[in-house]
Amino acid sequence: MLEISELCVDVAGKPVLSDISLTLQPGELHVLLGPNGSGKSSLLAAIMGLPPYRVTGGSIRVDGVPVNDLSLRERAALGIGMAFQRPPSLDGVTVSAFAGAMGAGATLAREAAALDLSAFVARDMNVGFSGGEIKRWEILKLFLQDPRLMLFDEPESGVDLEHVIAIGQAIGRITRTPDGQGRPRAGLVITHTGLILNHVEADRAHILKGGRIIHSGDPRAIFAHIQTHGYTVPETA
Ligand SMILES: Nc1ncnc2c1ncn2[C@@H]1O[C@H](COP(=O)(O)OP(=O)(O)OP(=O)(O)O)[C@@H](O)[C@H]1O
Repeated sequence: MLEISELCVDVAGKPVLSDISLTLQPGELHVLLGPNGSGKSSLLAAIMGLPPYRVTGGSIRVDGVPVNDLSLRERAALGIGMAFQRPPSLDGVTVSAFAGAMGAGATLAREAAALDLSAFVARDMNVGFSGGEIKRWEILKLFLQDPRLMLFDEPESGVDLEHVIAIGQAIGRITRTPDGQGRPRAGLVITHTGLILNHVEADRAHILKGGRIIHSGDPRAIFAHIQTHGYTVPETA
């Protein structure tokens, strides 16, 4: 579904990603781990096509379609969607009006309940929401878009432990459920705490360091390794 090959990305005139190659098969969920500033968010932004990230080499393909030259809008139309770390507030736009405009009323009712957000649907988007509520709503908003390729930027950061469970289960469920046209989805999740790995079956993890993928493998084994050895390549690799 997603094929990234030898990707290099610049921001503000300096390289932030070098020689990134990564493949997500349909139905798969991968996690990205790495120290602050290693390029995780930049990678998601480059896939989504957000400025000011500039691809200087390599390719990103979704279902074989090269997306390097596509606009943000064209990538969204292709089915790429992202749950942002710090989304804006939208005064005057209620959650239910937003869902209605997207023709996603049924998804809203189901997923709002799963994410404990049913009481929020009449409120303006993100206005006065707590940090954890914003993160949960951001995930719900992504689901309303019915994306095929879902990019999650630290979905559990600032979220209490009970709701991390709800978020993990929701991400797992939606990833394994076909989209509105019956096509399989896939997801890429940035996590620092690794908590989400307790509640979602991830297929593969990648350690990003200094803008490069230094190691890929089993998510639980890699996270256990990081907890004792930091962001290094396991000796057995
Ligand atoms: N818009 C920008 N302008 C200038 N530098 C940027 C910009 N975006 C990212 N960078 C730089 O690129 C590098 C990678 O940043 P990025 O946000 O991708 O890291 P990250 O791995 O997601 O970090 P964190 O774990 O702290 O969220 C950092 O050195 C950052 O300062």
